[in-house]
Amino acid sequence: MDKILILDFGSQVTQLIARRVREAHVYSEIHPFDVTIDFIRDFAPKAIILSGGPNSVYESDYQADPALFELGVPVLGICYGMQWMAQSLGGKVESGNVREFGYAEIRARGHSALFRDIQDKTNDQGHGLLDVWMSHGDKVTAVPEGFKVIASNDSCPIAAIADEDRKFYAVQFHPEVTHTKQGTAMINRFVLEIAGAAPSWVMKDYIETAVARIREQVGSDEVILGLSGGVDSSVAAALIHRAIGDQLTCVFVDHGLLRYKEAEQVMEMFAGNLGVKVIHVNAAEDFMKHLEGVSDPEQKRKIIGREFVEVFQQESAKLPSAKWLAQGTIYPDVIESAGSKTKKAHTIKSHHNVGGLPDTLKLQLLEPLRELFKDEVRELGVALGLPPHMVYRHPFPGPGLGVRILGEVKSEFVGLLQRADAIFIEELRNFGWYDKTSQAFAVFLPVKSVGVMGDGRTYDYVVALRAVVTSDFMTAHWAELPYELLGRVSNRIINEVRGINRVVYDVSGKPPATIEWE
Ligand SMILES: Nc1ncnc2c1ncn2[C@@H]1O[C@H](COP(=O)(O)OP(=O)(O)OP(=O)(O)O)[C@@H](O)[C@H]1O
Ligand SMILES: O=c1[nH]c(=O)c2[nH+]cn([C@@H]3O[C@H](COP(=O)(O)O)[C@@H](O)[C@H]3O)c2[nH]1
Ligand SMILES: NC(=O)CC[C@H](N)C(=O)O
Ligand SMILES: [Mg+2]
Repeated sequence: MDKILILDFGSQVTQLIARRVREAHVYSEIHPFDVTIDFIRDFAPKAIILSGGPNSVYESDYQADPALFELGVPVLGICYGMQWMAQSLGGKVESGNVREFGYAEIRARGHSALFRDIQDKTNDQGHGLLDVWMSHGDKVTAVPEGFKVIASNDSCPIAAIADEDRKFYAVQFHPEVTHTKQGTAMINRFVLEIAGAAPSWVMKDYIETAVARIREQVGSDEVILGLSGGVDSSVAAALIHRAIGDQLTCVFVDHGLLRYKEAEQVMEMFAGNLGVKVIHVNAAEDFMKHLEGVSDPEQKRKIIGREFVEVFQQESAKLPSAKWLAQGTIYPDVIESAGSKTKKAHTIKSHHNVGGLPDTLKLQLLEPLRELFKDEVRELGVALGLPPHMVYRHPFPGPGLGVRILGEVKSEFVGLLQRADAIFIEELRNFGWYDKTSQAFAVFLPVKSVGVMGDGRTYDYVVALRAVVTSDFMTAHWAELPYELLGRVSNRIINEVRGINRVVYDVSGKPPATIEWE
């Protein structure tokens, strides 16, 4: 089987590279940039891909072993990976005076194998133009010997380079994110054609492999699974249930930070659909008590994570042979918490199920979805026979309204937000927009502003509406909701939810913002 080696310099989107390679039906593994050259030789990669990363090559100790360029293996450098390649082979990298984050249009030049016949449009002179996603502050200012420039634009004259004899390619933009429209085509080109890897690795064997792995891991132990009613834990439950049947017990925690009527709905849905044991624990009082007086987002996340585990431990103590805690952790949870194996990335926020886990956890973790992205999890859910309305729900974060009430969480705020959020979601459905957005919700802002209602003065809180479109939740666009829908939601919230007199719409993309506000 042909294998691709991805060396991780700490990019937030390294897993997306693996995913694109997986989509080309080629097996890949991600390893830290500082593995030894012997490791690389033994791995026997068909090609090597160098990821992006947060550092600057000219002042960082994030340096791989340049001996990898002597192995006769094709190499593709992305962003930091390009900068490291250029610097290591005798080129120059400098801090740019413009930082580029977001869309850019580049012109492909010189008929390289990487871009041949791949373009979004052509300019007057017949040159191919590509819409790409950039996220960098440094740039290559001199190309190494043997290399030529294969793409450029005004702000980044050296946007891609190649030494085609040695099959070394490097791009300043990110072909692995969906915003680079031809990114998949470029990665396919590099992996399948330039490196010549055979497309023989198929996802349809995934369930069998996963089931076998779970059986082997768990043996005859019992497993407790944190079930939220969301997509990931439901799919994890179905998968684990298929593997070990009655050895699985699900625990649904009501922490008092759920959406309007959510607890009832989740219990109802599971009674009807999964055929697995579900225990409903009401822990609202404990969660709220521990959150009192706390306003720092990371601290809130850690507390919520700890309380979750507290509940799971209590419940597992009631089962004689429970040794495992299963969770629907998926890849984006891991990378944003920098809980990945390589620990080279920056922490953006601690997802409650990753960074929030305390060291005192007595159960072993079982996370069969840890390497998958949301849409892959959904595909798996469908293959496992879960109903579409469950598989295509919007995600809801484990810490729930706890990270949608900015600052300190108070019960009064929870009530206001639940009602505003329910109105927003109801109208989204009425207007046929629920399925056109990937995630939508209301955020409670603990600031007051002045309004006038019925000729009287009001001095009340603000709610922000957030709706995004994304396929993998790593990058996202704000949804271009119709004004009529926004107007209707705003009217209803201000009229129906006493205590809120202003509604705003969030028009920030990810990056630079994140989807949740905390
Ligand atoms: N209320 C809850 N009770 C029990 N476990 C929970 C709860 N909320 C979250 N979890 C656990 O934390 C994991 C991560 O939560 P997350 O919201 O990312 O996934 P999900 O709820 O399964 O799916 P979705 O992303 O669609 O909401 C869940 O898979 C689940 O194991
Ligand atoms: O289970 C979860 N526990 C968490 O702590 C958490 N934080 C964010 N999210 C969800 O992850 C996706 C990306 O969110 P961000 O852009 O805000 O990081 C979005 O879908 C968020 O709702 C979480 N899910
Ligand atoms: N995304 C990246 O890999 C960025 C590389 C480097 N830190 C820069 O700013 O240019
Ligand atoms: Mg959830």
